Amino acid sequence: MPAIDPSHIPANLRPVMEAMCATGAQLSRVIARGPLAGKLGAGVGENSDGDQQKALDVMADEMFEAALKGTGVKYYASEEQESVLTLDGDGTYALATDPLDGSSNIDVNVTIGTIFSVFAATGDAESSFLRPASEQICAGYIAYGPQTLLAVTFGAGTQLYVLDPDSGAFVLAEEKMALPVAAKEFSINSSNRRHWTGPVLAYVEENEAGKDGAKGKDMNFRWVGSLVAETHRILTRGGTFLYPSDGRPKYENGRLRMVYEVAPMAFLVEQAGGKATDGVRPILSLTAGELHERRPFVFGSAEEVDRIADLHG
Ligand SMILES: O=P(O)(O)OC[C@H]1O[C@](O)(COP(=O)(O)O)[C@@H](O)[C@@H]1O
Ligand SMILES: [Mg+2]
Ligand SMILES: [Mg+2]
Repeated sequence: MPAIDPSHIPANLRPVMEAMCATGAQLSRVIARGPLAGKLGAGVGENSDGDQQKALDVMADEMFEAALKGTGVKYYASEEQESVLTLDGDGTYALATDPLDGSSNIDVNVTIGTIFSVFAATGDAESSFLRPASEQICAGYIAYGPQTLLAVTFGAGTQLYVLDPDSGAFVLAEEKMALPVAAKEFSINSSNRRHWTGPVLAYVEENEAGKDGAKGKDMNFRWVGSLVAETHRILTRGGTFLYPSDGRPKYENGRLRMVYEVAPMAFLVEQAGGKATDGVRPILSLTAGELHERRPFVFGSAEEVDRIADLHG
């Protein structure tokens, strides 16, 4: 039994998607067992970026790396590894992943996820990933929440699959997700307010003023702390997300990584009719200069993302 309904997946990417989904399903069973599966949220070290690694970060990375061998993935880049690994010497793809997104939520039973991005393997290992984000041929996330689901794009819309716990397979639920143009919600880590730049503060103040201000409508606020959960909510019912640069040391480019988080989410959002920028420039027009670099990230409903760009003007 295949781990995903292959009918809407390009034939050459089916082995990769099959490996991602079989591993995602396996991981969802580990996550569902929580403390019965061990100390999944325990600190076990640091990654090359200086982020604390949790046991589940490392486990997820090892599982995806092992599963992708033999699927045509030549280069494997992971948030949890310092440099690119070569999996299949004769493979044709370069796959980047944040194997476990939202690590701070592992121990609190809140949605966490896996993010991935695929380029054609060209040139050497690193340069396969240091390319314009518009050259991605596939991007997706798996969300481990009340449902385990997969949102994926191959450049012709964003598809949604749900893991059927009875069959163990991801089943197509929506052929084309449509991100609403207008928003009623926004998301930003407000504890960083005192470090924000003027345009970010102006946007948040406009939302807080709601009906009584220039915006003329009330906006609700949400912050989960898992990019995957935030993206899924916004893809489903609209909204905006901001992780901007701020004045804290090491946050001059925000927190999120271009290759593992920002580029794939931007591709998924744009394919669903939303917009994704660094505040001003479309993410898909940008190229990562380094594997682990961070980028300010703004995405969501087109009207709001345009408004944020205007405030920067
Ligand atoms: O600590 P903050 O500011 O709430 O940041 C939350 C952000 O950090 C992340 O958890 C980073 O991802 P990782 O868990 O993969 O390091 C995002 O999922 C989330 O949007
Ligand atoms: Mg992450
Ligand atoms: Mg992670």
